[in-house]
Amino acid sequence: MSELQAYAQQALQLIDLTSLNLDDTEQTIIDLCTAANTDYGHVAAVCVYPKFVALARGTLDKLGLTDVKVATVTNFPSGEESLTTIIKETNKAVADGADEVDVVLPYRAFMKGDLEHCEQVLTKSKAACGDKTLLKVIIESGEMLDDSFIKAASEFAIDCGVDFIKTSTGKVPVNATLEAADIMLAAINTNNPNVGFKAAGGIRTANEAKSYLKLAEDKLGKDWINPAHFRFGASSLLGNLVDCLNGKQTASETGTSTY
Ligand SMILES: O=C[C@H](O)COP(=O)(O)O
Repeated sequence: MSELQAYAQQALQLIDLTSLNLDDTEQTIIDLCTAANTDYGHVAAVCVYPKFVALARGTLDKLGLTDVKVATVTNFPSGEESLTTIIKETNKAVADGADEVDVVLPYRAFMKGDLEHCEQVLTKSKAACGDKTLLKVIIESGEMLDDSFIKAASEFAIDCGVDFIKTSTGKVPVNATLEAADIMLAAINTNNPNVGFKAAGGIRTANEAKSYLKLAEDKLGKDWINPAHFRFGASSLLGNLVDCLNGKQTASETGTSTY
């Protein structure tokens, strides 16, 4: 196994295999759950809109994929739903069997200084998740006006007691970047290494995944990287990793490592 294949194997088990498209159907979600298992093992989770949580759980269980988690999203993607709507969505997702809820930080409100609203969203979402469902907070790093907001939002979310901080919705022009990941991983390292990190949006190749994994190794150590601490939110990374593991790819198809 090459070094890149070793990273591809590691990345595969860290994927939140995502389908968050407005035209998703029940069949899309069944196909997503089926794709969650590969010859090289299964992904960490599938990530779907709230209305598909129960279907995803039922489908994964029928396929014998009981260890694959179901993640969903709230306040997504704008970050501008009311607190009441966010908590209603969270309660329903938990009741339907969501293992993880990815809530969008009200990032525009955060940058305007409305920290009280942001705190309410995060702490009340965490309370609604209870002690069995993880709360992952999407900072939307690509929309932050400068890097200081990425650091501040990461630290704010960690202080609010969330389980993961996540870069992006995948729905804005700039999604996961190594620069944002570096700032967020540093915030985790300094403030609470029990908090996890999720790189999401635009990650499509084995070499890109390797770059994020090497960054996390450098910041928090190899042993820190496991599904409890590190995820890739991605809709089209899995196929590239499997091709890499099959030895089917040329160097250009595995992408360029930038770290
Ligand atoms: O949270 C995950 C993202 O929405 C996935 O983005 P992607 O479709 O660019 O992989």
